[in-house]
Amino acid sequence: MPRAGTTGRRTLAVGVIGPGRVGGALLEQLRSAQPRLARDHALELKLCGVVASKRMWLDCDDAELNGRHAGAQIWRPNDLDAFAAHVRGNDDRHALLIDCSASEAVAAHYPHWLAAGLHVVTPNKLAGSGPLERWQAIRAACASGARFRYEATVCAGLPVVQTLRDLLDTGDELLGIEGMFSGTLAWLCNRHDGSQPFSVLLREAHALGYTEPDPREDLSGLDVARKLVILAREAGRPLSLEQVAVESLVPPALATLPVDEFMQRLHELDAPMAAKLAEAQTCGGVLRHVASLDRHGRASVRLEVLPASHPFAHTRLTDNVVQFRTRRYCDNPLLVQGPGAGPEVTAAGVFADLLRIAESLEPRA
Ligand SMILES: NC(=O)C1=CN([C@@H]2O[C@H](COP(=O)(O)OP(=O)(O)OC[C@H]3O[C@@H](n4cnc5c(N)ncnc54)[C@H](O)[C@@H]3O)[C@@H](O)[C@H]2O)C=CC1
Ligand SMILES: N[C@@H](CC=O)C(=O)O
Repeated sequence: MPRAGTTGRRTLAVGVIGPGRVGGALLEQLRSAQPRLARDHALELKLCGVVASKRMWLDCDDAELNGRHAGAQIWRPNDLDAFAAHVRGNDDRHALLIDCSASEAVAAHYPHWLAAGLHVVTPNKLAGSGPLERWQAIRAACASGARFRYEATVCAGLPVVQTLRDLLDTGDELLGIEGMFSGTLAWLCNRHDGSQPFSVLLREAHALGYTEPDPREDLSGLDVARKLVILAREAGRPLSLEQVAVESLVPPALATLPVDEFMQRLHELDAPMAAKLAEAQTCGGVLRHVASLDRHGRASVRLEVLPASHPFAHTRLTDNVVQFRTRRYCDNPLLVQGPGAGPEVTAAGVFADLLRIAESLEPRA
């Protein structure tokens, strides 16, 4: 970010959609950074509203109440169009929406928000990995000058999308990507040693905010498949979710239950996961959730038994690993590694996207 004094003062109106685990952590990070950004970087972040699945709060509602604590606020029913219009404002101000939901209904709004000049930042993977026509409509809508950034959709706060972008923009050629893209599965594989049932660990991963709102999206491989699609499209390959070969860890009997019921029947995962662990231990290996995308666009996601000497065997906690093999990095791939899930690191990835957009804005009150 430029220091104050090197550029004029910029104001960015911000609306946060989805004040859940990631959105809640982001709101805290934004609030605590506001004074520093204003003082050191001449950037006024103006939080104009928050919308959850059923209700929303707008800063115009009651100045006196809004001046007090977060608890003393007026809420009205969720209305995404009204919310976006409020954040956009009537004047020519810079405005940005942050979608921290996992909602398809929210992602469906991106094309017209962007076309209307609203910047959009999100960790929600549904736009990047959803229907290709919508993805293309989103890219086309950025002709308005609005920016769309989604770094945290792949490996949370790790710089994965930007690294790929930089490789390609500097003329490198992507030959393949391999790695571990699920923080939840990484953490579960690291912790599942037979001393506790798998279901107990999965509950803990959920409580820590590592899993998707519905943990079956992690266990089924769908969440990682979405990340592969996002990276493939970033590299200009028109991959769709149906083209990713995915091995699911969700037993068919649990696949279509409502989430609450699934959470009550987690113990049914214990026996199959114990069997997989035993298989790995028998051959002195470890279980790791591995994904790959080759140069022809073939993509796969599966749980593998890897030898204890394999580099992926030495990761810790929620560590993700992304290996980019490119024309320049062909003998020894370029590696991005580190924590790949959790509200705080994800929120920081989203916040960094906001700052990248803010630093490109021309001064406007
Ligand atoms: N937890 C993590 O480590 C990571 C999460 N993400 C993504 O971040 C997003 C949020 O994840 P969590 O915070 O864990 O989920 P969460 O379930 O805790 O929060 C989701 C929020 O979205 C809100 N919401 C749902 N539908 C909405 C709608 N139609 N309009 C407005 N708000 C709506 C809910 O009320 C809730 O506040 C997901 O898309 C997830 O894939 C991405 C990277 C890492
Ligand atoms: N549930 C996801 C969160 C980040 O995308 C994961 O575990 O990787």
